[in-house]
Amino acid sequence: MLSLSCCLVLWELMSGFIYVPTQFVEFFFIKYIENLLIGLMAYLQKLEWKLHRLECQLLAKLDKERRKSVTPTIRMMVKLYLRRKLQNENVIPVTAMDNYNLVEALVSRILYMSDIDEKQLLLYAQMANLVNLILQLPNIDIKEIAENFSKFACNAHTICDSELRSLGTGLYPVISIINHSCLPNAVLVFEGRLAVVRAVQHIPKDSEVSISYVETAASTITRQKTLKEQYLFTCTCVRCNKLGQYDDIQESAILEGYRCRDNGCSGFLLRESDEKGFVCQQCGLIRNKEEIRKIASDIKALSDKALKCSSSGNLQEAIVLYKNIEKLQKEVCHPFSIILMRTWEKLLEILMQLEEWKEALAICRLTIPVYERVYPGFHPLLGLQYYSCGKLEWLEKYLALVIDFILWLLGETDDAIKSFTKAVDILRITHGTSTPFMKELLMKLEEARAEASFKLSSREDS
Ligand SMILES: C[S@@+](CC[C@H](N)C(=O)[O-])C[C@H]1O[C@@H](n2cnc3c(N)ncnc32)[C@H](O)[C@@H]1O
Repeated sequence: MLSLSCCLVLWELMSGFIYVPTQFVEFFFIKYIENLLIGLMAYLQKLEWKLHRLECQLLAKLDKERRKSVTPTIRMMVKLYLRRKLQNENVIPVTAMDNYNLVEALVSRILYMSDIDEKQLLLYAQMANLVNLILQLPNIDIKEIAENFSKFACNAHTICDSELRSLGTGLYPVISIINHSCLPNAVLVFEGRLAVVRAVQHIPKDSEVSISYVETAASTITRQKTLKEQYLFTCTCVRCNKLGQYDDIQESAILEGYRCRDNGCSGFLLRESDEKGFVCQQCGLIRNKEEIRKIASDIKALSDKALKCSSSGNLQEAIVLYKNIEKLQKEVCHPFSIILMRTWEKLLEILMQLEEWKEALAICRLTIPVYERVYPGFHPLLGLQYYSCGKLEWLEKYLALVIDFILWLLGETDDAIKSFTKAVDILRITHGTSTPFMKELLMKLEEARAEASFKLSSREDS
């Protein structure tokens, strides 16, 4: 039986890597195991190097124009076939985790031919031809390569750092056996290239382990649309089973719909049957459809401009535009809307880049109640947002220290301690406690606590 309290690692995998739970190893064996691991890592690095060298030699043979078409997905496929070749030649060992048979067993999109469009099939065929041209292996099956591309589409995972920023894509065939749920009982995180699945709630014996393939902060219709397009299935999880029921309609309207005209009312709106407007389900006020359409189109125009500004590095202008978007969205979106939440995220990102810490903290604090609502329980994104808030509060303390000594005495430290503690409570479950990222967070919490007790004792002394 799996229990939450021990922060379970269900699988730790990386092709060719071995996970050793050192806590179970007697002390006098640790050094021996360490040496063994260092030797094994060096050996695996040597094998990886052979693979990498072969890949580079083949890519170097391509003409300049063709090399431009070599996307990360194509390189992933080239690596897969080179790995199989080296394994067939006994240069790289075949293991239970690193084995082409696992790829053969993966679900393929081509199996659902009727659901996949012609253009997509043509693209897979073109990509397969390029892989064939790079590899120049005898007896290669181009149809098989095309099918493997379709397998990548529904089985590859985005590799992220500890703060869930995307680093690249990887194929982890054993992790790929895990099905999706919009209310998952586990999370997938990465420690470097190591994929780790951790339980986020008690998982009874014999029940299925699930992760989420998509952003869970979305209405049922949006989640189902993404899953259908990318993974070609209709989700029937407990959350999706509520589709069309009153609480699902309410939830979707709050997340992606409009707010009541009366600022004091927290009701959500539904479209009237005669299409004249939207009716507040709490107070009955009607909101004109044209008024909403006008604001939505203004937001769209501003968003296009803001995106251009931020991608061209004009951050000051982008801030002004995002603040205007926020103002308009507050007029039409529900306070718990994820659309407004995305604007705050964007503002936070840019303010951090501009080192506008005070404003960044104010925005980060605004996001917390929405995050708590849309990422309930042990969700890594909620933990990370508490962590960001804590870091900004911690920084705020130093700024206050410079500006005003009295403020330091009053202390921002307590807020930072609260935020760090909340972050630890969640992230120790989703990220474990042994990574450098978590060690840094735990150290920050310790430092903040030590400072708070020092301040308390100095106050008592004076
Ligand atoms: C990464 S694979 C998951 C493992 C797969 N079920 C298998 O047997 O190998 C992803 C594919 O599994 C299927 N799948 C995953 N979660 C599902 C779910 N909740 N309901 C139905 N099919 C699901 C879909 O076909 C999806 O494209």
